[in-house]
Amino acid sequence: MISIQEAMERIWARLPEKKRETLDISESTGRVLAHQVTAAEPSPRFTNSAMDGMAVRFEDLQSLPVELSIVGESRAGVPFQGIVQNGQAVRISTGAVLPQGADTVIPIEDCQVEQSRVKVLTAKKKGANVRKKGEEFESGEVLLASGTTLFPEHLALLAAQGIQRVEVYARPRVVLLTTGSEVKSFKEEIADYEIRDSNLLMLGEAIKLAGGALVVSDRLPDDFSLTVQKLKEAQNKADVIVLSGGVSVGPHDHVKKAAAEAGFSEVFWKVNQQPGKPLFFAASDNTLLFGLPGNPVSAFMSMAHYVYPVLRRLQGFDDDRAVCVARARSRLEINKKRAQLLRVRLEKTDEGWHFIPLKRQGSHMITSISQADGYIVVGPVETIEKDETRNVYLFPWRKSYGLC
Ligand SMILES: Nc1nc2c(c(=O)[nH]1)N[C@H]1C(S)=C(S)[C@@H](COP(=O)(O)OP(=O)(O)OC[C@H]3O[C@@H](n4cnc5c(N)ncnc54)[C@H](O)[C@@H]3O)O[C@H]1N2
Ligand code: MOO
Repeated sequence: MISIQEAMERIWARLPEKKRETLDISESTGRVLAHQVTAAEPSPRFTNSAMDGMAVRFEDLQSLPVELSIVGESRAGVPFQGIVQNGQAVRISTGAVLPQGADTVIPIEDCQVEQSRVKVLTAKKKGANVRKKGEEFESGEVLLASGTTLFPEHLALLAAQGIQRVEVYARPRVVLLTTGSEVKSFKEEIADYEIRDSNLLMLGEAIKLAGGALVVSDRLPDDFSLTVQKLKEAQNKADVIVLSGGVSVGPHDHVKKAAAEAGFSEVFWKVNQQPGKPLFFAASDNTLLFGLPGNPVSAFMSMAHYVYPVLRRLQGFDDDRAVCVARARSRLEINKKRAQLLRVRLEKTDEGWHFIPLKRQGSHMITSISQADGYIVVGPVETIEKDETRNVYLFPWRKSYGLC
């Protein structure tokens, strides 16, 4: 059986080239830019005023106060057409074009205006309150590096430059299928021997939170030929197929054989971990396939540790898992056959963050994830002393909820 590390490496080795798509910038928030953006224009685009006041020639202000005659106005959007001569001033608004001939702006607070004359009371220096064309950057300068995650502050820059479309990495299309003839919708009445499908909702939402485009989300009975047919169909629709259930050794566990029949080659089956031992990973020319174990906790942990990072990487997020360094609140002795993805709660004390393993860790016990904040990877045989630090992997979507 391969290790968690080996499984991860085999997955990375099978990742295809990232796909790209061109989007209107208003659709691109949170996406990763697939190319460098250079300035199409200088910024500012024209020399303009930083204040509401009077545009003047500094040489007229040698001895203050001085009186100048107001010969017009430069408004934002309506420039002054003439040339400012000695002894003249032009009313100007913030952002309006600095008129030809003027070189300095006097804020209105430093002026006394009487009809068409202005008395300038104080002045700092030549060029004061003027924003020069190109002072921020010239055209051709690099504004955004390839790989930048686009947030509102970046979109402002693109909009200001008149750049309307950008190329970003595409969201992977994901087909999700849960298997099992005993598995029924949670909306249905069920018999005593049936179970409600919690994986479909849980995995589907995790895929969406990862940024995946969930193109199919469906339930399949334990039926070999139907599974083959669905996998063949899925290959044309999906970059990634996620299945749950049917990867163990029971007579009705069809997923591995069906994947082979549908043209997938196995990359690995079984990882030395608990939960999630029978995790299955295969690939065809265009599609990756994860066969997650059906136990809800095993499916969840396989999603958190393997599928989620893959979906992120395909979108250009290289490793954005949230990790919190925390201390063991008490001594922990692990003595197992498999490495443990041990679910823990986090607690903040005066000495920082502590992790506390949940008492019940069974693969069928959903409270072991619903009551946890994340997990540590330990064992198979390992002792963690009280107050020793460990990396706690937060459940990937938890980072925005104030943990660590
Ligand atoms: N003889 C052996 N039996 C098992 C082994 C083994 O090595 N030898 N491994 C065990 C381990 S570990 C796991 S994990 C499970 C994984 O089995 P499958 O992936 O084949 O999953 P199923 O048998 O289909 O289901 C397991 C369990 O999970 C429930 N389940 C399934 N789908 C859903 C769903 N969509 N929502 C909620 N719960 C679901 C299902 O009813 C079962 O209780 O195999 C062990 N067996
Ligand atoms: O490995 Mo299974 O996922 O323990 O229950």
